[in-house]
Amino acid sequence: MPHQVKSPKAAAPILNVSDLHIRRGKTVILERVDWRINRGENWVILGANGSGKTSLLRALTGYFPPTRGEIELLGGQYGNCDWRALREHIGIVTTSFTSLIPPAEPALETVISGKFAQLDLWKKVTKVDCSAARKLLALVDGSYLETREWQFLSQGERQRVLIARALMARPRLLILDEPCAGLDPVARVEFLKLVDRLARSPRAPALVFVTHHVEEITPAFTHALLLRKGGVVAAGTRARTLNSEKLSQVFAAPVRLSRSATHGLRLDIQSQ
Ligand SMILES: Nc1ncnc2c1ncn2[C@@H]1O[C@H](COP(=O)(O)OP(=O)(O)OP(=O)(O)O)[C@@H](O)[C@H]1O
Repeated sequence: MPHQVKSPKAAAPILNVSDLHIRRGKTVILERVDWRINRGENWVILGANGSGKTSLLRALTGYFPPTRGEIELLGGQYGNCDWRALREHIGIVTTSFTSLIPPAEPALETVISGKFAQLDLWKKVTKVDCSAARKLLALVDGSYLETREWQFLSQGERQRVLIARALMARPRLLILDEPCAGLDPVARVEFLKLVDRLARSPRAPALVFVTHHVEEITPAFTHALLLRKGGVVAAGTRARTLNSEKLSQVFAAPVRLSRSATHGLRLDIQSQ
């Protein structure tokens, strides 16, 4: 059953990464990464190109074994339990899935397939599954897409369908990997409103939003992990991490962070 936690420990954090190092040959990819996601927290991972964001996600999902350190998900430790079963509790939305969806598949089927992604039980689709998928499409403002084929969906519609698809497996942790890439400015604002709403929903999984852009960090994101060259610049509440000084370290350039009630966060590069 993909949507039951297999080895839950009531008080365990959702994720606990400690002293994570990943090296390949002489290349240091991640170094001394400590990161803990507790229930009720939503995180942003922010870093420049090549800072290690994708490598960290691959390590969490078991595709990039650590050189040193520990990764614990829902109380189960990587290396000491069946990680394939445990990682079913992680949902990922990434544009790299885009090529895996059959072009003529209607959106409702794409959402339903999220439940069976790991198990290949496609024939056992029930009315309950269809009804759950319809609710999830509605949640992402996509009811009108139910019968529309994947090949015809816009980038924004695809991202919303992929979120509904990931939620179908009832993950405990949902990772959105640069979900605004390819969205026009208006579609981006609408999409971010949806993500913010999802993040505030009491039944939602913990969200991890990976981005290069502070403008995409909505108020529902309570914490941030800032990466630079495979190391952690800061990890903690947004109040402690999102400031001009730390972001200048992240981007290795003098930047100024400003906040406005109407437009949220904004980053300006200072002339040197
Ligand atoms: N298997 C590997 N062997 C050697 N180097 C690697 C390997 N995987 C990643 N790297 C290097 O690790 C660094 C971090 O890469 P990663 O893709 O994690 O960065 P990122 O923050 O996701 O970048 P972007 O924002 O551009 O997607 C890069 O310099 C990359 O070339």
